Formats: sequence, structure tokens, C-alpha cells
Amino acid sequence: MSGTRTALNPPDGSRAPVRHPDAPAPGDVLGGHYEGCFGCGQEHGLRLEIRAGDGVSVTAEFTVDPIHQGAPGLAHGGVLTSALDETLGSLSWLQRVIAVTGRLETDFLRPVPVGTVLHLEARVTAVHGRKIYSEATGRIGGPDGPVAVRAAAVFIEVKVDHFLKNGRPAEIDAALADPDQVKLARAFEVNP
Ligand SMILES: CCCCC/C=C\C/C=C\C/C=C\C/C=C\CCCC(=O)SCCNC(=O)CCNC(=O)[C@H](O)C(C)(C)COP(=O)(O)OP(=O)(O)OC[C@H]1O[C@@H](n2cnc3c(N)ncnc32)[C@H](O)[C@@H]1OP(=O)(O)O
Repeated sequence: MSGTRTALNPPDGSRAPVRHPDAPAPGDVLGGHYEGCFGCGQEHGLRLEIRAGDGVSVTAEFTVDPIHQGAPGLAHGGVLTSALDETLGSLSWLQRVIAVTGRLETDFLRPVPVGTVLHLEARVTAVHGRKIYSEATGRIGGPDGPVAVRAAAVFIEVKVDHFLKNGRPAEIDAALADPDQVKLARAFEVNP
């Protein structure tokens, strides 16, 4: 097994993930975490609408449009990885923890034609300190269809400060001027 794979395996002493008591109910649509986000913003990008699942899991449907092509008539692998990344990132809502992608590995198992509705599912498998281990699949034809893409990831828990310190000031100032954005950031920081 390679070193990179090892980093995606929860170490000894990991704990099971815990669904936050105030997590959205299974089936509820999670709001986006930021309107400017390429993954979940509704004005541009992938416009993903993600729903809470059971346990610490989420689901989403991603329609592959012509702007998502890599080869003629087929989805670009980087776009599919972005859809997986966003779906995995939204597991934050179930745990009420802010986390960013540390490592993300995608297996591309089948080509995904334009027009496909990719059925995405992601879940947290384990937590070790600030490291959150998770997995996702994208299936063709329905939630039980064949797996076209599969990902394993480690997300790292961060505080709101991570964005305040590292983001470009223009966008940070605009986010801080938006009461809904500030309310969301506070809700994620208050964790029992
Ligand atoms: C007012 C504005 C508010 C806005 C936000 C408000 C609310 C938002 C709510 C939720 C949404 C949050 C996020 C967005 C969600 C979805 C979008 C999709 C997800 C993404 O697209 S997000 C962008 C891509 N992402 C990055 O932009 C990360 C760049 N990166 C860094 O910023 C640092 O690199 C960081 C912070 C990751 C770590 O830095 P650090 O100094 O804090 O921590 P440190 O290095 O000490 O690591 C601590 C432990 O993590 C292990 N560890 C670290 N890195 C690892 C790796 N790569 N692989 C495996 N393990 C790793 C260490 O081995 C150690 O493990 P151990 O504790 O066992 O020793």
C-alpha cells in the first residue's frame, strides 16, 4: 500500500463520527455555505443542492452539462472530483464542524456522459483529533446504479479564523457584511 493511501486510512484510536443534535433532518436540503462557492453557490459553477442523509451522510444529484466536458460528450475528471469534494465538504453540516479538504483521492471507474445525472453520496467514516475521514460515491442511473466515481478524503477541522486570515480581503469584508453568512459561521463554531 502506498504512502498516500495510508494517509486516508483512519489511524488506531479513531472514533466513530457523531451526528450533531441540531443537524438537519434526513431529506432536508442543506443551504449553501457561501454564495460565491463554485460547488454550492446557485449563481454559477456546479450549483449542487445537497441533502442530509442518515447518520453522518449526505446525498446530491449532479447533472453533467456540456460545460462540464473533458473529452467530447464526456465529463471532465476534475469537475467530477469537484462535485465529490463539495459533497464531502458539506458533511460539515451534519457535524457542525468547519473543515477543509486536506487530501482527496478519486477513482474513475466508468466514463460519465454529458446528460448523466450523477447520484452522489458521502459519509464520514471516522474522526481522529482534527482529522475527519470520509468517503463518497457517484452512481449512474439512480442511487443504486453502478459506481462511476469514488473518492476517499481527509478533511481537517479549522476555525473561522482560517478564512479570515487567508481569504482575499474584498471577499472577506463582503462576507462579514452579510448577516446570514456571519450567523452561519457562528453556528458552526458553537459546538458542544
Ligand atoms: C466569515 C467567513 C466565514 C466563511 C465560512 C463559514 C462557514 C463555512 C462552513 C462550512 C464550510 C467549510 C468549508 C468549505 C466546504 C466545502 C468546500 C469544499 C472543500 C474544499 O475544497 S476546502 C479548500 C481546499 N483545501 C484547502 O484549501 C486546505 C489548505 N490547507 C491548509 O489550510 C492547511 O494545510 C490545513 C488547515 C489543512 C492544515 O494545517 P494546520 O496547520 O491547521 O494543521 P496541521 O498541519 O497541524 O495538521 C493537523 C492534522 O491534520 C493532518 N493533516 C494536515 N494536512 C493533511 C493532509 N493534506 N493530508 C492528511 N493529513 C493532513 C496533520 O498530519 C495533523 O494530524 P495529527 O494531528 O494527527 O498530527
